Amino acid sequence: MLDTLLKTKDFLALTLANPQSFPEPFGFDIGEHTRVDVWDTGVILFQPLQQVANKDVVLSCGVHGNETAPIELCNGLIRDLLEDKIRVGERTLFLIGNPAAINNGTRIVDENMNRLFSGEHSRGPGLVNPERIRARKLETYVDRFFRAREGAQRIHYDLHTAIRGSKHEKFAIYPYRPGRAYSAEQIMFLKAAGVDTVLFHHEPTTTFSYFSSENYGADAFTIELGKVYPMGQNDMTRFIATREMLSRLICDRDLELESYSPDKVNLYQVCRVINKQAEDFEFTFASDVENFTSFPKGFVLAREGGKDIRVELDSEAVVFPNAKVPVGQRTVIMLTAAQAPDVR
Ligand SMILES: O=C(O)CCC(=O)N[C@@H](CCC(=O)O)C(=O)O
Ligand SMILES: [Zn+2]
Repeated sequence: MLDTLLKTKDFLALTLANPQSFPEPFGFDIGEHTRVDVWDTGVILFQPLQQVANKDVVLSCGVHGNETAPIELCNGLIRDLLEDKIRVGERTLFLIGNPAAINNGTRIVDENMNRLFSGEHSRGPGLVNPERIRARKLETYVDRFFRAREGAQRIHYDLHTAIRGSKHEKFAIYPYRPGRAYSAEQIMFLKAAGVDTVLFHHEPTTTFSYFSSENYGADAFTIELGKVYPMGQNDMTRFIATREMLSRLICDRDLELESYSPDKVNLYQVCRVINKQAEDFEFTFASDVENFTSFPKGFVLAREGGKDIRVELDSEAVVFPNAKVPVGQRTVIMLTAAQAPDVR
């Protein structure tokens, strides 16, 4: 494995050739400046050997197997690090979430991995499928990474792409964090990375970003970088700003962020999440309606069990509408324009 990685510098290919696990961890140095440790399939840690700056950064991708742009983006950064084109200044952990689903070209194999964090993998039927087992492993890797030192700023960007087109192409979900102010610096970092829209979640979830936010005090986000396309069919020019800012971050280069002002970004508050209660759940609007499309009060959004589900506030926008989820899971997130949240 070590020889293959040193020769090809293609960590994604090595991961996809061994989707369940690697036989054993391995590591090596790049020159005298970087330690590389491969903990498992899809799990690679870069640490500066000399001056370590003050941020511990997790970049995850491929939690959903068909969301390929972030996978290509991360593999490109990993390749540049392995080829010594760029050097980490911060401890940086890359996670390729669901290699089996990536091989399959599908969002999930058995179960949506991004509903299985914060211990959800072991509830109900328990560790009965590879996604549950992998979610538990990913939690242990994040735990090992963040707990290795105290005092650093912890950051986790969980990179995704959305099933439909969006009125705001790139957007981030800020997990619910009661008692902790939202970070102006993070919002402006996202803006510089081309992610100009932020949704503030209103309740705990079992997503990967909420896990890191809640358990490690991380500045964690789910980040949607555009629309889903098959591997190799992404227009990577659309990710230049994102790639540049992630590279600056992990290399400890100057971020040159603008000062925060709410009018420089689009801010939305999650007002409710509509979960599926019955198999016959269906939306009334067309399947090509974009994320962030607004509907007026009273509009019938969906029907289920003979009942109408209506817009409740003056105007609500939809994000991630998906009727084809298991009963009990989220069909859509409803948004209102955010009321100046506590951003510091
Ligand atoms: O486009 C869609 O319908 C889903 C895109 C996606 O995978 N989004 C994440 C958001 C996670 C969060 O709410 O933080 C997901 O559904 O897991
Ligand atoms: Zn996703």
